[in-house]
Amino acid sequence: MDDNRVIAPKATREDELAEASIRPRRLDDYLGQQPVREQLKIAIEAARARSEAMDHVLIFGPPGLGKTTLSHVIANELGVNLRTTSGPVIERAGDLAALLTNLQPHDVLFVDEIHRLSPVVEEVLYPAMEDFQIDIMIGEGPAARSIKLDLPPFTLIGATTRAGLLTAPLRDRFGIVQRLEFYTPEELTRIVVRSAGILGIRCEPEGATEIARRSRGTPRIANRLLRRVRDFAQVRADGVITREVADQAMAMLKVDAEGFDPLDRRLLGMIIENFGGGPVGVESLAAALSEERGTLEDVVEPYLIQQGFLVRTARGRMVTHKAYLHLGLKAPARAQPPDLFEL
Ligand SMILES: Nc1ncnc2c1ncn2[C@@H]1O[C@H](COP(=O)(O)OP(=O)(O)OP(=O)(O)O)[C@@H](O)[C@H]1O
Ligand SMILES: [Mg+2]
Repeated sequence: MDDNRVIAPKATREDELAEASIRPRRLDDYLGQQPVREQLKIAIEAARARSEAMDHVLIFGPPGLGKTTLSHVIANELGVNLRTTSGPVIERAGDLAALLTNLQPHDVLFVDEIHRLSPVVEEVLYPAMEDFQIDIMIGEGPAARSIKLDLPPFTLIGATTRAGLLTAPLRDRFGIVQRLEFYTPEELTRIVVRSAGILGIRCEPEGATEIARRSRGTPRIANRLLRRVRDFAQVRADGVITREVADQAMAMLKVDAEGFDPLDRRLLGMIIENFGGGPVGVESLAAALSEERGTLEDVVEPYLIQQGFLVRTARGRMVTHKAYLHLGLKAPARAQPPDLFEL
């Protein structure tokens, strides 16, 4: 995928540097996601009051919605250390054992992309999560023996973009499962205002709203657009982000009124022009767009579906009436999908 896509939800190196100062550290600064925050607040307070490790937490949701941020916030609120790793990084059972035996009591171990753990490593994780114990093999051949090690009680926080990719036994071992939803424009406006405040950017409320509306429900994109619009305001205007300045900057960045970029429009246009509006299988679509299937499924589709421009039917993807209208095309009578059930 084009890594310069201004609304790509995946983090770029520039995002990571820029986000360091604006990433919320307390639950009160973690805006939106009200139900998730309320449940976690209770779990955190209860664990603290009992002086226990908090239950294991699984967080899932599309890229850029705040999974990593939330794990930092949880560790902070619990007043414990956070150790970070990710599924593909833990290659051998021994790597995981080393991580686990080095934890302090009640620490948080954050495993990003937890759906990418190897099966062997996953097996070791089960008793670790359930009984705070691991079995490890010492030696090789006939002399090999297994020993049991006690672990300090800890909290595992797993993050994944799609819960469907997790094995059932792993999923069952999380006491708390939280799904992050796309943010509303109002929530994103608050996030933009907060970030602008921290970064010393002059941004009028209408400017913040305009950025928020076009951020695909995603805080990472909102923060990135804020930085791009700031550049534009500095060079082309007097440095203040007004609604007009935001609007002009978005036009330059080719982000339209719905927050769609050329790839979104190409996807919708492709289904309409080459596949008669659908249904079309995701593999054919990926091939036609020269994109990876995973990118379409994880990054592009979720927002188009949530906004009602695209639907998943048993026979493939279909565009809706809204997609035709958005692209300035006349919708055929059968543009509404006959069967709306999800795959
Ligand atoms: N609830 C929130 N309130 C304010 N800012 C947020 C919130 N959630 C996320 N952000 C901002 O968005 C940025 C991206 O969030 P984060 O890195 O946690 O996403 P992620 O879900 O882990 O993404 P990925 O799937 O790519 O790992 C953060 O650096 C933070 O500044
Ligand atoms: Mg992350």
